Amino acid sequence: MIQAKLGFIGAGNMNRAIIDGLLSAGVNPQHIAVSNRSEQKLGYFADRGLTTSTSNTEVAALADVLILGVKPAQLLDVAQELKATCAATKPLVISVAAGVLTEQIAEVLGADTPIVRAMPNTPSTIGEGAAGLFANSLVNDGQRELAKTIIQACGIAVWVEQESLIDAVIAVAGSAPAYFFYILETMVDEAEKLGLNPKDAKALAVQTCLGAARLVQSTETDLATLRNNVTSPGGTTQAALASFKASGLDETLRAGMQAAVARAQEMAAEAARGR
Ligand SMILES: NC(=O)C1=CN([C@@H]2O[C@H](COP(=O)(O)OP(=O)(O)OC[C@H]3O[C@@H](n4cnc5c(N)ncnc54)[C@H](O)[C@@H]3O)[C@@H](O)[C@H]2O)C=CC1
Ligand SMILES: O=C(O)[C@@H]1CCC=N1
Repeated sequence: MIQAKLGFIGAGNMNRAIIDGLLSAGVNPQHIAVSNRSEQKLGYFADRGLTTSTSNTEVAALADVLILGVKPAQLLDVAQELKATCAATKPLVISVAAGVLTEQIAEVLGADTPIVRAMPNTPSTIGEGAAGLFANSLVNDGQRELAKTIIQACGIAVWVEQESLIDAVIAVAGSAPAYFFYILETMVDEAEKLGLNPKDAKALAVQTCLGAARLVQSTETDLATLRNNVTSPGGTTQAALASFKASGLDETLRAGMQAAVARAQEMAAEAARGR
């Protein structure tokens, strides 16, 4: 189990999902401290026995591992605020921010700072997260292991060896829960229009999503074969899939993922300009 002291900067959706995941995995709440600019979001964590503070430096001073979970536009300013504390305590820094490069963070915190970029997603909150990790060259083997252990406590994690691939992880995992929620919203809405009551419509759509994902995980059978197993020639599924294809669903999904990558690249430029 993780013995390092973890300091979370920012008590928003993503850091909360990671902390929930860690607590469910049995990490000692006394090993976790969290700061937020406003007091309001800290009560949830104080109630669970975590150390909380509105002072980022107070939390950073306690941390062997510092998890930066503020919005990208705030990240480099927060790093500046933490610079002196980090120079003294030399934590492993993990940033979960989309679009802010390790080099940009190191420019603020110092070129000798070990930095991991993690790109997790909110299902981390129930231990079902999917994350990508990238380490700069200052991160040693023990720190790589520790970073992976922290993120894996909330789901699966894979290393990428080029930082640009974190943007691909954003497209397929970080942002992707929202795609599935969006698809489910539409499916539930249409099922209601077709006459099912809202409760049954949601239960059927969500269980189908879960069942399909679990089926994929439980077998070596490839995705196309699993799809074909549902698709009787001349049947209903074929009609639905033909309609999806005719309206360009493949291209729509690809374009959405490319838009996420393009936005991540813009955000790095914005973070640089914002300083
Ligand atoms: N929400 C998601 O699904 C994912 C988010 N991320 C990344 O996580 C980071 C946080 O995103 P969310 O949690 O969605 O945002 P959020 O807005 O829910 O959380 C950010 C938190 O930081 C606090 N904050 C702002 N300025 C601060 C400061 N100077 N000092 C201390 N706290 C401050 C805010 O009060 C807020 O509670 C972003 O960089 C985002 O790119 C990464 C993967 C997935
Ligand atoms: O939308 C965003 O920018 C963040 C990064 C991945 C998920 N949420």
